Amino acid sequence: MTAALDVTDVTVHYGEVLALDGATLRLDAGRICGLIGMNGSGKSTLFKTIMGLVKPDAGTVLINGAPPAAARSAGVIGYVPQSEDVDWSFPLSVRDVVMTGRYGRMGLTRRPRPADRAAVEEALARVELTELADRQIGQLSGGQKKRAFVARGIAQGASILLLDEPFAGVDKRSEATITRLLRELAAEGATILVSTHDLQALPSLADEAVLLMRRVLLHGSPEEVLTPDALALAFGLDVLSDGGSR
Ligand SMILES: Nc1ncnc2c1ncn2[C@@H]1O[C@H](COP(=O)(O)OP(=O)(O)OP(=O)(O)O)[C@@H](O)[C@H]1O
Repeated sequence: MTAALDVTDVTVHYGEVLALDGATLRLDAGRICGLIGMNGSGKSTLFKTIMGLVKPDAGTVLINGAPPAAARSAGVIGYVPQSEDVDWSFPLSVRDVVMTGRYGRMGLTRRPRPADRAAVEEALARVELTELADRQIGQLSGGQKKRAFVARGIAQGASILLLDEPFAGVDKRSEATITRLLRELAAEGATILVSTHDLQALPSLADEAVLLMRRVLLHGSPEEVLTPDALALAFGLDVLSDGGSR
């Protein structure tokens, strides 16, 4: 069967910096995969490479068997970027941001049809942002901003969702809402790759987990990946230990 996401031996340099070094990852449809790794381990680079925003020096990315550019223009991939990668002063309302998920279907005129408007309203309702839909996007809380981008992916009808640290700077209620939404979307068949630093929440969020350190060190169930040995290897310290008092 064709994998929903197939990343094979991907290597990426930024000038002299080696950000990914032979990363390989295969995800089947309907799965939620948590991506963990220390700062600078290449998580954002992996997302950008899957999106086709960064070109690998070597290796391939296939989304439902197609290269990133084709998958993007078909509206297959939804992307929730890291907050730092977004210009929050942009004069767009929350509803406008969600509507950008429909652009691929609108053609050059970008004139929304009733079906586009209906999809946007439904997506806003699913992320519980209907009441804030007219607000400028920068005037939302951290968690609400993330939900707005998840709504964009929903309105787009994306079958692959990439979320770069959706829980960073987010309160527990928004985290629970986003987790519930991701579970619902996966149950409907979406494939979800989500980076997080919240290791404790990983088993309740994800079906599988990937430990990244420029390449995939481990890929298995969250329990298989969250072992003290694996985490010590990836993070360079014994994050689950009692402080080494033995
Ligand atoms: N545009 C860029 N130009 C040069 N180097 C970059 C660029 N983007 C990332 N890097 C470098 O590539 C490496 C991987 O960065 P990346 O942002 O992918 O890591 P990350 O795992 O997402 O980190 P974090 O958890 O801090 O978000 C780092 O060494 C980083 O400094």
